[in-house]
Amino acid sequence: MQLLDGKFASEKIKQEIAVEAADFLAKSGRKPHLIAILVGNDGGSETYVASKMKNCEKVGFQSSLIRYDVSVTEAELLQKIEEINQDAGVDGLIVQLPLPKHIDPEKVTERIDYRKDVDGFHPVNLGRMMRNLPCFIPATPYGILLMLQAYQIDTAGKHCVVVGRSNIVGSPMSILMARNANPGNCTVTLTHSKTTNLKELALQADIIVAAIGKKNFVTADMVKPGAIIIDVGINRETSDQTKSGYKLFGDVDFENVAPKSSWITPVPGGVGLMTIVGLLKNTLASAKGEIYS
Ligand SMILES: Nc1nc(=O)c2c([nH]1)NC[C@@H]1CN(c3ccc(C(=O)N[C@@H](CCC(=O)O)C(=O)O)cc3)C=[N+]21
Repeated sequence: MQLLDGKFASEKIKQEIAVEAADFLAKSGRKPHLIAILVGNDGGSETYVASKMKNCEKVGFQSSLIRYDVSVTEAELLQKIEEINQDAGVDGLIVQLPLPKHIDPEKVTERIDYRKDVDGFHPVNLGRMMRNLPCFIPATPYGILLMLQAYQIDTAGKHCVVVGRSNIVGSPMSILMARNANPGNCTVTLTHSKTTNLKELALQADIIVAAIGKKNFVTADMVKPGAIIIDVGINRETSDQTKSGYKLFGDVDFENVAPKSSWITPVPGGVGLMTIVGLLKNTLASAKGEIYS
């Protein structure tokens, strides 16, 4: 078993991003600029957004956090998005999910200018991704691709079983792994809550991407010896034993699965850290006009 170390891979890529950001500043006189909108005060969202902002500073980006109370109306939020869309000094705009129930996430996602949609959630970016055209790839799947690249894992011809079909991870991941690209060129099986023979399918996987949001969902009896395990889960449990007051668990029973695997991502310290790198890479590409000019 070898660790796919998100700390190591993310730090290495962030150094490269910092060099490019400095170069961009020297040439253009400004820093790449990311704006995050956070509604309410969900514990997880607070942590992730704070980390995104902190990492922007680290690589030499400008970052702004716009906070709204949970009572903000959908109209107010959409108005703010319109305003940011018009601002030529902003390269990326993300609205942290989940949103309160009275706000339609589909409306919010579609209102963000696809040229600033560094989360890669807008239908234009998803459509372009399906056609293998330049686009913003959703940050978590992008981070996973960067992780596979960092460890030079050859995915061509492998059977990849994705567990979970969410808009932000499972669905785009299945498309990316099947694309004629590197990483990619996998035979992909997308499984979800209605899949009847999940264990049987998982046992045939050379690569498992677990993104179902259930602690210890992938157990050792579901894993073929030598499989590559990508754990996207971030299940929080309150705990008095930790400084932060919570402990993170993936979707994989790491202790028992790790010895059977060839490569495995830990939680924390795996995919989550790469997600932030995916976001930074998209923001830099946006600033440089590499995707849309
Ligand atoms: N519009 C939007 N874009 C997102 O990209 C987005 C989102 N909404 N909503 C929630 C998910 C989740 N997500 C993570 C980001 C960083 C870590 C991360 O840094 N994790 C650390 C630990 C963090 C901790 O201690 O809680 C790790 O795994 O080592 C995890 C998860 C981004 N998401």
